Amino acid sequence: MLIGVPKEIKNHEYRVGLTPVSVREITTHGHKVIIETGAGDGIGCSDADYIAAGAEIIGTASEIFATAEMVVKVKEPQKVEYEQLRDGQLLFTYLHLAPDADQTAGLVKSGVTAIAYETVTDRNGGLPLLAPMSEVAGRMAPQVGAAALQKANGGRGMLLGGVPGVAPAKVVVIGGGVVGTNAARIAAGMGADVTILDRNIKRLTYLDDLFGPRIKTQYATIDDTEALVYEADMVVGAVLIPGAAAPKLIHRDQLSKMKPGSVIVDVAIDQGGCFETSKATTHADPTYIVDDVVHYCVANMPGAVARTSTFALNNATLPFTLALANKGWKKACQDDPHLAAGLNVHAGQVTYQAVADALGYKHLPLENALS
Ligand SMILES: NC(=O)C1=CN([C@@H]2O[C@H](COP(=O)(O)OP(=O)(O)OC[C@H]3O[C@@H](n4cnc5c(N)ncnc54)[C@H](O)[C@@H]3O)[C@@H](O)[C@H]2O)C=CC1
Ligand SMILES: CC(=O)C(=O)O
Ligand SMILES: [Mg+2]
Repeated sequence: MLIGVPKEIKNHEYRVGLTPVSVREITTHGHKVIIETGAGDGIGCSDADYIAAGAEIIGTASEIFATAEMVVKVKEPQKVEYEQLRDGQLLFTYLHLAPDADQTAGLVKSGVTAIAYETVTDRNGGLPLLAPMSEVAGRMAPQVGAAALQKANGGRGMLLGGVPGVAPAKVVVIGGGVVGTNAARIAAGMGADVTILDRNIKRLTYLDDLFGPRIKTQYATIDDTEALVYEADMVVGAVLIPGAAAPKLIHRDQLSKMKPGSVIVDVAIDQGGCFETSKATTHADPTYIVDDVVHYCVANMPGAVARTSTFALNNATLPFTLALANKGWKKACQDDPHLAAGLNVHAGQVTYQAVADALGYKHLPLENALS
């Protein structure tokens, strides 16, 4: 199969779909890989590294979109990219379609077969291709939130861990999945007073066992979510209903009840965010203030630590990329229902129920797409 990797073009996005290590594995299986020149610059991998791994370097993204049978990326295709996708081509990347009507319409119009990293599943009910980036974004959340808490950045002027004689900041994490667990771990490590809210009691039990008395857990009723958010110095939004738009848990009229200078890090922004006032921002301009509350809503947080992120992502995607290349998407998905769960769009139809529901498309059942 001819596999193409364009350079990412989203704001400050330096990750790349395939590392040279992955290229070597894929070419060893007899496939051809074409990489846009400079695609690996942001992770410290040169064109020469890719050539040594067996890839061919191509001058422009348009040549890659025109010829590749499978396009492997990191971020959802931007307009100029999805306009170049075509019928019969396979796209393997993050998509986050439910909150993104334009991209969904673009993919549907293109005829492409699109498999989204974030809805591929595993046998334990996890999301193995989202998890590595959730680990990164979760660990980054207290870091970026700590910076936003500084006075010059609009924050309350608080140190997360406090100092002897002065209490630490209160960090509330809504959603105790992969992002939430990693955010709690780093926030607690920085000395903050951390509470995690979730609606899954088994998850709260696991977190209680994992962290012991270093953090508090709370069942996420409307009442308790509200009360903890009003008391917080920093809130991390980390909920997910797979494939669906994030539920709005804190509304516009509640914001003024939060402490002035408190900080929201809405990691769930790639699925639309769990605060009504969240709107996606970029690494170039990551924060804005509403009602004296600083909002950090960067939808591609792991792009900031592109090297760590790309290697972590490739560790998880490589077996699936190989299966798709070796078998073709249909056979690979017929053989592996967890990979099939990643299919979001095929030949002009939406194949993922939560995306169809969110955006008003007729849903093409998976078994029809795979027959
Ligand atoms: N902004 C960025 O750069 C990145 C964003 N993300 C996003 O972060 C979000 C979280 O991802 P993961 O932690 O991997 O998901 P996950 O599935 O591991 O965890 C989500 C948790 O939210 C809980 N939850 C669902 N509804 C809830 C509610 N109403 N109240 C409280 N808890 C609730 C679930 O029980 C689950 O434990 C996703 O939207 C993901 O796409 C992930 C990586 C990077
Ligand atoms: C998951 C995601 O949105 C990211 O890694 O950018
Ligand atoms: Mg700003």
